[in-house]
Amino acid sequence: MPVITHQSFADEPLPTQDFDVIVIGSGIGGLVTATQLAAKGANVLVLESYIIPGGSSGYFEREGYRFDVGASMIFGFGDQGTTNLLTRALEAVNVKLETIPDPVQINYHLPGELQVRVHRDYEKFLQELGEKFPDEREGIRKFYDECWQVFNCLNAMELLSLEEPRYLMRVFFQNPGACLGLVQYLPKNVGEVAKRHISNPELLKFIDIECYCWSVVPADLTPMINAGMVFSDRHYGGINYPKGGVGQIAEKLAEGLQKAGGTIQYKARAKQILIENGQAVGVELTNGRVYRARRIVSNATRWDTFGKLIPEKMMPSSEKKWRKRYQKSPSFLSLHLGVEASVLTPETDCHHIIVEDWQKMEEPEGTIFVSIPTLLDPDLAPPGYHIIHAFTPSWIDNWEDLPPTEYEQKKEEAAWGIVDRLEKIFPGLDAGLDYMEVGTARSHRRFLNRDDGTYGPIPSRQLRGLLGMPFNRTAIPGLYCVGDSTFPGQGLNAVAFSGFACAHRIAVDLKLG
Ligand SMILES: NC(=O)c1ccc[n+]([C@@H]2O[C@H](COP(=O)([O-])OP(=O)(O)OC[C@H]3O[C@@H](n4cnc5c(N)ncnc54)[C@H](O)[C@@H]3O)[C@@H](O)[C@H]2O)c1
Ligand SMILES: CC(C)=CCC/C(C)=C/C=C/C(C)=C/C=C/C(C)=C/C=C/C=C(C)/C=C/C=C(C)/C=C/C=C(\C)CCC=C(C)C
Repeated sequence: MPVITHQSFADEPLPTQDFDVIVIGSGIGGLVTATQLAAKGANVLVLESYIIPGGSSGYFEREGYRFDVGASMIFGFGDQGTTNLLTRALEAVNVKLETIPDPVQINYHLPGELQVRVHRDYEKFLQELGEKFPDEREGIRKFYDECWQVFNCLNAMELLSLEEPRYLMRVFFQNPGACLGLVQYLPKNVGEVAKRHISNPELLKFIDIECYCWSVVPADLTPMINAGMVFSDRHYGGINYPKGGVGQIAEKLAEGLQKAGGTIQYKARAKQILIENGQAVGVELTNGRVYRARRIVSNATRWDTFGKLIPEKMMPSSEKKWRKRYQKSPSFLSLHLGVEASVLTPETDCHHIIVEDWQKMEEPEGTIFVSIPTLLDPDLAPPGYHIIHAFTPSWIDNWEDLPPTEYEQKKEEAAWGIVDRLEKIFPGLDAGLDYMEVGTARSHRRFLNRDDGTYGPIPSRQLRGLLGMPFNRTAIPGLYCVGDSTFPGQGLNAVAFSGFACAHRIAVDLKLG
């Protein structure tokens, strides 16, 4: 009998092939589902195709640098209220992470020399924005205060599965005002609320980029509930960076999962979800091994779940309808740079957004996102160096079907184009470059297993807020989805919510304590 640890690789057999729950994928959505269920006593197996946990929230190391794969601006790490879902997810399995507060969420560099810093301090932010748009001071306050109304409703209640009627009744009786407040905002988008308070077109463009930089769509398409979370939590719990890098969140959750008796297998790529008599009953890996469970959860995107893990011909009609309402957002072109510390002044902010032309904001490479995590945690780079992660939206079509040399050349050209544009904000960047690794939509597809390398679903037309986003149950009995293809969408705190909700629904279905 081999020695069994709760962390293994796909070629090592497990003592049992039967579990309560199998979770495909160890993104934050998958890990929160798994840890919540393990903490309730379920026998959980997580199957991850990569060698470490985290997915988009993973990391990689090169020449003394530890780079975050994606996520770096982290919400949900506050220490009060109910919306601090990352803090809560870690606590549930008795693990802890040190976090470092970020005093400024974003430093925006916008057309017409407009520069705005979103301070952690709400009043300071309103003051700064008001100075740029003095005639709109009142509208600015009214708009952001309305976002707080949404946040306060969420932050007043326990956040669990909206597919569980007894929970809904309970929260309604405990907090009818907050529930009715949320019901009112569920079908709304940010654009209509912003236009009620604000008329200056440039300021409305600012609200567009405030939305676009996390939802990848402008205000008219961004759900108001999500904006309530993002525009308020940054001042309430604040943006906090995990010491040791974003990858620590997944590492700690995986550790907590094992402590709670769960199992995680790496290099375990699910090939198909097994369906018997119309019900999901197990998972077959690419190495042929089969595991069975009472419930199956997919943390892969909906496009990877329905069409790959479940054959196209078995796709439920509800999924077909969903695909008409939502489309894949672009992927990113990512530059992971190591630079000499002298390139940055000590007072540089950690996160920057650069838009040079409003007309191009939504175009490929139109907006540049910059994250410099070593300003908060210097240990991520060798002494005397910083990490700059710069990324910009980019579609897979631009990178498909290129022979290797052409692909490499195109990557180089695109990367140097971004470095040139960054020079205006960080002069001396080119000369101070020590290391550069470039990832394209193809890299995101390959390493994150995300169809076309997509960042997540975006509405294909103006929808009624969050009403069209599916919850965790699917039309196939026994199969659930979790992660950014489910309510409420992209974002670590959002997928953590999806994980809490998914685990809650399954725990009720399995009658776990
Ligand atoms: N805050 C930020 O700065 C930022 C930046 C980028 C991404 N993000 C967020 O990260 C979130 C992603 O979280 P998530 O939980 O939805 O998913 P994820 O994509 O991070 O994780 C999915 C995991 O499933 C694994 N997987 C997929 N198919 C598999 C298969 N067939 N077999 C085995 N494993 C498989 C992948 O390897 C990956 O680890 C998104 O919401 C995104 O918004 C945030
Ligand atoms: C009973 C009755 C009558 C009723 C009922 C009602 C109710 C209860 C309702 C409820 C609802 C709920 C719960 C909801 C929830 C929600 C949530 C949780 C949400 C969340 C959200 C979050 C989010 C969206 C987040 C996001 C974030 C992101 C995405 C981020 C990103 C970032 C990036 C990309 C980066 C940037 C930048 C730079 C770097 C510069």
